Amino acid sequence: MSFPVKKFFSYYKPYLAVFIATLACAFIATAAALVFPLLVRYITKDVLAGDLTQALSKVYEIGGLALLLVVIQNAAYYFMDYKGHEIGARMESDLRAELFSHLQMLSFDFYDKQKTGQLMSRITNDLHLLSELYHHGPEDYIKSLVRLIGSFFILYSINAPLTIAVFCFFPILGCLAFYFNKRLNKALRRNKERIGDVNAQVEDSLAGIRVVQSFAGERTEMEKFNRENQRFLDSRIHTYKTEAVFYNVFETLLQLITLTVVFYGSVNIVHQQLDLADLITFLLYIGFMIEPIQKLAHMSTQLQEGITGFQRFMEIMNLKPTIENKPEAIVLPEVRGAIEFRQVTFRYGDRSNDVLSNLSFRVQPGEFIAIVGPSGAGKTTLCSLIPRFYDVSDGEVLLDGVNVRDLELTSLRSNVGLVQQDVYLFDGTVLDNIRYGKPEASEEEIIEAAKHANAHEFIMSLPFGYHSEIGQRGVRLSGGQKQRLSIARLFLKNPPVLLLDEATSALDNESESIVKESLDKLAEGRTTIVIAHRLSTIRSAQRILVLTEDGIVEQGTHHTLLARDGTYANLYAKQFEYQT
Ligand SMILES: Nc1ncnc2c1ncn2[C@@H]1O[C@H](COP(=O)(O)OP(=O)(O)OP(=O)(O)O)[C@@H](O)[C@H]1O
Repeated sequence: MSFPVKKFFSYYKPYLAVFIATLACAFIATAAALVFPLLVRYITKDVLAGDLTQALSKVYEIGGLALLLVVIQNAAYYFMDYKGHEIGARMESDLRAELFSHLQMLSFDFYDKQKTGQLMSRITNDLHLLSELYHHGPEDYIKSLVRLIGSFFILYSINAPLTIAVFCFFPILGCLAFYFNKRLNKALRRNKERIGDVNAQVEDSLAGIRVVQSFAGERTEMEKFNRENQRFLDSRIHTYKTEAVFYNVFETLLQLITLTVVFYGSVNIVHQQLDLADLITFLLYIGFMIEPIQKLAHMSTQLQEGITGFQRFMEIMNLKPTIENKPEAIVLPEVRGAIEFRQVTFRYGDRSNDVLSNLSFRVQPGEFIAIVGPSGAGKTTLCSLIPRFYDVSDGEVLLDGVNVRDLELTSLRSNVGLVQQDVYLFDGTVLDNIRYGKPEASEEEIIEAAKHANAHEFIMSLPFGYHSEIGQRGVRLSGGQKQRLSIARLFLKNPPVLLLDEATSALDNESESIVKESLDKLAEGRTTIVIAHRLSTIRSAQRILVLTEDGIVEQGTHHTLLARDGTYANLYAKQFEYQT
């Protein structure tokens, strides 16, 4: 991937004025610092070596000047430290918001492949490293350049041959930095992928901790974790080895520079081409240059880490949501709830076989239909095509006669309500969770919805009623209670189309009957498609579609299908046998 330079720099735009001010401060502070060795040289060579009666006033003058430089230097450093970090933090926050907002837009097929831990790693580690580069990078380069160029000219004016001898080392240092940069870049990228894998593993194991413990699977989880942890460790050790070689080769060369100055300078003093004050000045400036050169190594790491972070950030940002609004998407003013599948064929992205093939059926507004069929026949998939969680591979899905692909996504999805077996509740209060169905709902509306969903009573028995915290994913509630909250959410949302995907399958008989009662209430007057394994729960459906891998093989009411003695009658008989 070529590096998107323009995009990279565009993040400075909102803070350009302050950013330029911090760079100016970096320049001023470094330039002020450059003057100090010159002052030392002036004092030792000109002031103290000359007429000492005049010396004192000059020492005071230089002392005053030095003090002024100290004040200027530190005021500039203060501004740089404070504002530079502030800009970095703000840019990081902007990038994080942009990434999070983009992640919200990406379609289901992206999340089918992506690990949450990897994404967390991008949102936290990568962006932090990137912000370090954003605010420290340019500032460090300016400081280093001013030091190196300034020192070169000052030293050149003192002793040209010695200066050239010292600077001859620099191209070697440059080549070395270039070579190791490449290797470090690769190593750091691998580190990031590995820590992402560790995070993904931790996330997976902890999210499923109840399953882990119920299967006594702690050892298996430990083994999986150790494997990822070891891979991360190996990768880091490899990086440290590369870094250690790099820094130490660098260090050796730096020491060689100092030695060159000491020996070559001493020879020059013997030949009276240099005096002691000049040699001291040289050594002071060498000390001054060593920092930027040493930093060059760190800066290249910082540059590589930041660039890798940015590339990983852009990898996600460049992903286009596969499900998007068309330029002139239609907003349906009032949805009646007619659904039609017209010769729909669907296959998941990376699968070779069609899950649904050439499927056609219609559902009238307000009709209550059920879809039954063997596991894996594609019932859930079929439902997910209505709110356009996935796009059909061929054919059309229509809502009120309009292809769902032509509808504005928010308007489509706000008209379709989905209740699944696996209810997802957010960390927060009961009130917050129900309000998710209609953010602007008043407390009265929420209570009304909870009453419709048969949830009011149990909510009132919680320690803080509607203000009780339900824990992450609603762990402090029973399955039936969670389901009733999700139904209350839909009473508020009030969609004309309802999809109930195994909504009561995980519940015991008693909770099932309470939840079913509230679902029946919810379904009143809405187009409802129910997927159910327990066929006893859908006997009252106006129409039952039997979906197998050959498509819809039968349809009719419970009684007509039983009378046909076909697939449905078979499925029913099997369940009846199983239950008795
Ligand atoms: N996100 C996905 N990516 C790839 N394949 C998938 C995905 N979801 C489901 N499938 C595959 O599509 C097929 C149909 O799955 P689907 O969940 O729609 O069946 P179902 O009839 O609802 O099954 P069940 O009754 O067991 O819930 C299965 O073979 C499944 O492996």
